[in-house]
Amino acid sequence: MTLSSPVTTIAEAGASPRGNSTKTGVMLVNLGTPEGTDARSMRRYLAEFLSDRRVIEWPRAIWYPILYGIVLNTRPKKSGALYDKIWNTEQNESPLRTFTRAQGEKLAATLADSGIHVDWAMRYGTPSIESVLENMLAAGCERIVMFPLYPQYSATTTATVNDKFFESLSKLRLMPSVRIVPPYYNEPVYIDALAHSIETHLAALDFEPEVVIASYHGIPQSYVKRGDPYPSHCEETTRLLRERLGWDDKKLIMTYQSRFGPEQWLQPYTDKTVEKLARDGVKSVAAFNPGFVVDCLETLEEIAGEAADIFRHAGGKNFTHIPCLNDGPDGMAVIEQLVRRELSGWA
Ligand SMILES: C=CC1=C(C)c2cc3[nH]c(cc4nc(cc5[nH]c(cc1n2)c(C)c5CCC(=O)O)C(CCC(=O)O)=C4C)c(C)c3C=C
Ligand SMILES: [Fe+2]
Ligand SMILES: [Fe+2]
Repeated sequence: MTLSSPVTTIAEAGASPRGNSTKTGVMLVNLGTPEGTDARSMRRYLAEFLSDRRVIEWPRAIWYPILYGIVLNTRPKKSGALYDKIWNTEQNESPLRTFTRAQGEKLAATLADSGIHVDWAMRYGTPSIESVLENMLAAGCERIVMFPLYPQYSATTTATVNDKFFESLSKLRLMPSVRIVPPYYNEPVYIDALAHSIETHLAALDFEPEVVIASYHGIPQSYVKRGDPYPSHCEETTRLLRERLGWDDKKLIMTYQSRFGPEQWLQPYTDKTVEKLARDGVKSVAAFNPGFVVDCLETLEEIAGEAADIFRHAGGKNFTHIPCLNDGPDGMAVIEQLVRRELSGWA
């Protein structure tokens, strides 16, 4: 069975007719990651990612010559060297894939008694959303909960996952019923999980950070002007965290990282901020990444590695990175609660 055929039906994929035995699937979806750190794998990954109109909104006539003429000839080698620093050599894959798989396996074990089929997919690269949907249909799923694993909504992330999911569904004659887990930037279970992970991490340190930085992935300011609500979601997550931790806006600050290209991105930038903090005499800081559901290049290399180096070179002393929620108990509690809510009445 292949989804490319418009006549594909769930019955062809082996599903039972609708009835009491209706089977439900849960698909966790994360961004995607390269298959290897070699220039070829990096190029393939970046080409798919950076061809997405939701990610780069420039007219194709302007963007494609830059992408194929410059970016894909220079960035693969540079990014591959960065991925090399954080690669999971034991399983020969990136941390993003390792953690996302672990989340999928743990959720599958938790929901096994309800007979729910759980799997995970990537927006770019593999396993593709289409291939995982295909497996779910073949397993007889007539109802699917799809979970874009981004706490804060952005058209550059959440919307493009939804686009791909519905593009795959559009090839089916008989579609399953679907539900999408909404953004969860203000959900108490998520705020509690972040607060608990911060408190636990800080309690184990032999120094007390004077400033704690919530660093979110940035997006271009022009996308926000055109209506992307992403920064307001980030601001609300930070506000709720301050409230929950009893910290003011001097103790818990927020920044944006990972800018790409010549445009102005959301500010303040993380790298400039840690440098300024150190120059202003701050000796100890902690940083965490509330917008990343798992640790990845942008948290392990850019923050735990690069930002820590910038801070120390500018005169700072202690820099600690608080890991993402990953597949730890707090992280799994967030995923499980949001999935169970969406399953309500279905399972
Ligand atoms: C215009 C380019 C980009 C936008 C907009 C963007 C938004 C965005 N991205 C994430 C999460 C992740 N991004 C990651 C890597 C990454 N991001 C971009 C570009 C944009 N991201 C690039 C080119 C890369 C690849 C690495 C590099 O070459 O620098 C990752 C890490 C993936 C991994 O394998 O570890 C994540 C996660 C969010 C949340 C977001 C908007 C809110
Ligand atoms: Fe990104
Ligand atoms: Fe980066």
